[in-house]
Amino acid sequence: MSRTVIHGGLVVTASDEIHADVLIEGGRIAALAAHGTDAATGWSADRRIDATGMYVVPGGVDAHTHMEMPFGGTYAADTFETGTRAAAWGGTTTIVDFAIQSMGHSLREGLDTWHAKADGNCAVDYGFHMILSDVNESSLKEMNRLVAEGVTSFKLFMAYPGVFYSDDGRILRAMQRASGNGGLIMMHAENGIAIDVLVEQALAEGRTDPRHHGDVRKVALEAEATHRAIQLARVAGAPLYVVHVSADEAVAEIAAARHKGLPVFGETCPQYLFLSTDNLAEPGFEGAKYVCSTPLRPREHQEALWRGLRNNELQVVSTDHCPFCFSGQKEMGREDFSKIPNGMPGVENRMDLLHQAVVDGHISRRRWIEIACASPARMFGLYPKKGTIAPGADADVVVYDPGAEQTISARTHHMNVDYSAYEGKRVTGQVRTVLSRGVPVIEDGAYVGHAGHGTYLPRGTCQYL
Ligand SMILES: NC(=O)NCCC(=O)O
Ligand SMILES: [Zn+2]
Ligand SMILES: [Zn+2]
Repeated sequence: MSRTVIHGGLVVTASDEIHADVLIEGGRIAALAAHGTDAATGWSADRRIDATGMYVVPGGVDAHTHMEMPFGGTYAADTFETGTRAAAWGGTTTIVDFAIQSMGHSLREGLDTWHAKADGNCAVDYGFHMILSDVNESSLKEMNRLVAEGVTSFKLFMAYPGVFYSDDGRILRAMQRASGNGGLIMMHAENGIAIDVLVEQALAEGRTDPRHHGDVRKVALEAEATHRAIQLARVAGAPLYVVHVSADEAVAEIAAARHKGLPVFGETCPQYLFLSTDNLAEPGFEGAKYVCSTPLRPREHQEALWRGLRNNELQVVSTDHCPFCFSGQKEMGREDFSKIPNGMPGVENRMDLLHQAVVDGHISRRRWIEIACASPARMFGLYPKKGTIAPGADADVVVYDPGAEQTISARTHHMNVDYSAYEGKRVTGQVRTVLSRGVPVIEDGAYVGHAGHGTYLPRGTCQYL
């Protein structure tokens, strides 16, 4: 059994910061011991990694990605191969992507299709949520079978009428099913019916450029849908996880529900924390790069999101990584913002941006690891296998240089997309070494992993319930 020792670093988890060496045996964390103690100095190893001056942190868990997602007549540009490789470059060693049920098809067909896309192609480990597009008697029954086999979370959409949209009756039925089988409903909370009216009116008035994507997807329509989703979940007795929360009023809805003791959870994404409607309004057609839903908001919303993350009103930061190239894909909406494929790249940037949030004083070091690693792992039934550094956990470990300076750029990133949403942003901190189950994936500034190393993760149920 191969043995690796990471020595000299500061081990940071969601709960602790300890100056300790880490022993890895056969892909798992075997032990931690304080630097210089007999225990640590006595460890023999095949590989020694010097982490002096570095943080030793759990591999990131990105619980919201869309590799190869079909959207608006095209596909997200990262495959499972390119997207998981980019994830590894950014210190993320687990993704949970979304298998999609197509209208008129079973959940099983959707799941099989996504397994075929991912199987043998991933650089790091992966699991699946299931998108429910067609809630009916048979898909409701299938939910039980999926939970039993490790697909324990189901995304529903209050947005995108005619595509993924479910009405309140279907949402309620799915929630009732989840309340009985341990599943977690993930909600895209925007009032899509009302938004489509505003889209039609904007286009009729000649308001066709990207910034109008933000105008029509009103804060009130995110807050209203968030409120409605919470009430439906309450009636069903089901837990609820609201994805990609962007608006202060939506955070307030989640906070109020949690204050009442309801099992309601919230996720936000780096784009809402670092970008704003100013980006959507960039000259020419540049704003298309920032079209995603929920949309970017005026900068004033960011403080509510940071506060929500500090106060545990929001528990998780995921990327909603759904990249479309500017050239040929975002350009599909040059004459009509509603034809711009929705989504932004980010799987490679999340750990660094959140470390920058530590540097900027928004969150503590431990909260960084909590919202990026431990909490998503707990939320989606992967803890303590993933999301921490503790004996028995998978040895998904990142050696992180907290003092390194880097500039985010499409010229140097590894995502399969022709722009960066954070082009030119200077951040402090950089991944040095990444191990996935004890195997080096990133080492000395090079990718040393391979497609097919990443294995499928059947998941347990939400560990916050
Ligand atoms: N978020 C986004 O704009 N695209 C991906 C699909 C979704 O999460 O709604
Ligand atoms: Zn969504
Ligand atoms: Zn998404």
